[in-house]
Amino acid sequence: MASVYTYDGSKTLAHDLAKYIIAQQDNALQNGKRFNIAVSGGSLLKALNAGLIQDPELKSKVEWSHWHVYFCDERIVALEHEDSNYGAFKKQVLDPLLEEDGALGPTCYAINESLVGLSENDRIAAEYETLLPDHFDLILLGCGPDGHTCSLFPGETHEYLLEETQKRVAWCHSSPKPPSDRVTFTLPMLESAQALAFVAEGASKQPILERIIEGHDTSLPAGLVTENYQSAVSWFVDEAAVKGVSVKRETYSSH
Ligand SMILES: O=C(O)[C@H](O)[C@@H](O)[C@H](O)[C@H](O)COP(=O)(O)O
Repeated sequence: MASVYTYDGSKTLAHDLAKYIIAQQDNALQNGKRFNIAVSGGSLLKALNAGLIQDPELKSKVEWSHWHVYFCDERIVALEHEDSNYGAFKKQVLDPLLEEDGALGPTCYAINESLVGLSENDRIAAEYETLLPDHFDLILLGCGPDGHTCSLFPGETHEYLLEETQKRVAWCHSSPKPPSDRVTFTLPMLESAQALAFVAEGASKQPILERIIEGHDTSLPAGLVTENYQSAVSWFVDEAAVKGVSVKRETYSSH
């Protein structure tokens, strides 16, 4: 069964999420020198800022110089563009880290920006795949109100992404959420991760979380990931996102 950790507010959620991330980091660094982590875009990045950068109890426990950071999905835009997930990560994590005395930052892996705008989207995905490690210690996921995760969207148009068995990164075209062209991790990439954690906050996520957590709905990509890889999956959610959903209320700290 996937674990569902539930919080009253963003601050406590971000604190426990950071504790969970640091536990995965420490596990990885016991066995080697790298912590391979992939992040999504969206509201998750604010939680990373609050938990890993601002939290006075936890910030000194993050060994940034051993982190290798990849992007679960990326919009095919310039890295400076406001839609870039790398750009959003830079704003929420890399730039604030520069303000910290003596902090050494992580190594980040962005898409090849020189191919953006050249109709070379398959090549961008293929090149990104060559950068990936064999497996991830942790993949941090979001969940859209339509049940998408990474840029794996529900519905017929994007079935080809869920059916992919060879490529670990694929080009997602005609995305229902702009921008239209993206690259995304595929299911084989997600499957190989040691741990997968979803973060979802706010009342707008409630109907979809009801379908995923209570209804075990595998027609939704986030539901499929939750059901297929359940022993690796944790959800960090706030009360508003699971209001009325039948789920045992527990927190990561008390687990
Ligand atoms: O680039 C993207 O589009 C994101 O990676 C996306 O998959 C995100 O994680 C979800 O849409 C949830 O986003 P929110 O948490 O902002 O709702």
